[in-house]
Amino acid sequence: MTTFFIADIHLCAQEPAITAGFLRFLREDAPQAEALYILGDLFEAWIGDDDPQPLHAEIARALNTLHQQGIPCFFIHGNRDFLLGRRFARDSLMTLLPEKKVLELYGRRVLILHGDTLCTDDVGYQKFRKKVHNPLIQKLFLMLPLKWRLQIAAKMRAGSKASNSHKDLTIMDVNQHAVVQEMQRHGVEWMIHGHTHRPAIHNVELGEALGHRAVLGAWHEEGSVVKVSADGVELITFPF
Ligand SMILES: O=C(CCCCNC(=O)Nc1ccc(S(=O)(=O)N2CCN(c3cc(Cl)cc(C(F)(F)F)c3)CC2)cc1)NO
Ligand SMILES: [Mn+2]
Repeated sequence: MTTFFIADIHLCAQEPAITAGFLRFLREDAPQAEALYILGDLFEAWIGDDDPQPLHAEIARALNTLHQQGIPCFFIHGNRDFLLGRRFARDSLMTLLPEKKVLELYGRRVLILHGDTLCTDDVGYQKFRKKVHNPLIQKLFLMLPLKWRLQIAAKMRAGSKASNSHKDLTIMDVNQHAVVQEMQRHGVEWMIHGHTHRPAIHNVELGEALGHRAVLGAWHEEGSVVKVSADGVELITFPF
């Protein structure tokens, strides 16, 4: 039996090839898993479950079908789709998880999270994150007319593209101390996350023990999945 992990698919109407690749993955690959965990940034943007984009209904239907085939699907929010809510969860039959969770998989303790909270050197982003994760701010934002939310989102997406371009690339990677701290705090030997778009499996010095950190790749030109089974942990990339 095998558990699949994916992240950073960044689905949006402007990238139909990624949508097609993801739907094929759900149809042909995901049914082999005993469970599918989506570790954030499934969507490039999310301004509320009431956004009537056909893409959302299409993806919800495909995830719903996977669940009906007996493959439960779990979701952790990313820095893009952090507003994905109960209505989409109900339509897609996905179970929403907290921002980090320890799983016991085949005798292995694994900490799963999106990964943006590990980028502690990116002080500007952590400030932005704190603001938009404030429940009151979220409530107020979601009360705005959809039209206004679309305009704010368009501005912020343009802004976040610009602000990331000049940032020293090392800022956009995880802070090693934050990684070690989280793994020790939760007593895990494995960590799986996305967000940095730097797929790899790293060794992590945890004092006397050796841990491992698996980073998922973004779905730009190809798919990326971590497969965990009793035999071990594999990071696989595949053409859509
Ligand atoms: O991305 C990376 C690299 C790191 C990049 C970090 N930057 C990043 O994440 N930017 C970003 C994320 C989401 C969107 S958005 O369009 O989906 N959308 C915008 C408006 N949102 C909002 C919500 C609330 Cl509660 C309150 C407000 C308020 F108050 F500002 F109006 C706005 C909801 C979400 C746009 C940009 N790695 O993966
Ligand atoms: Mn991300």
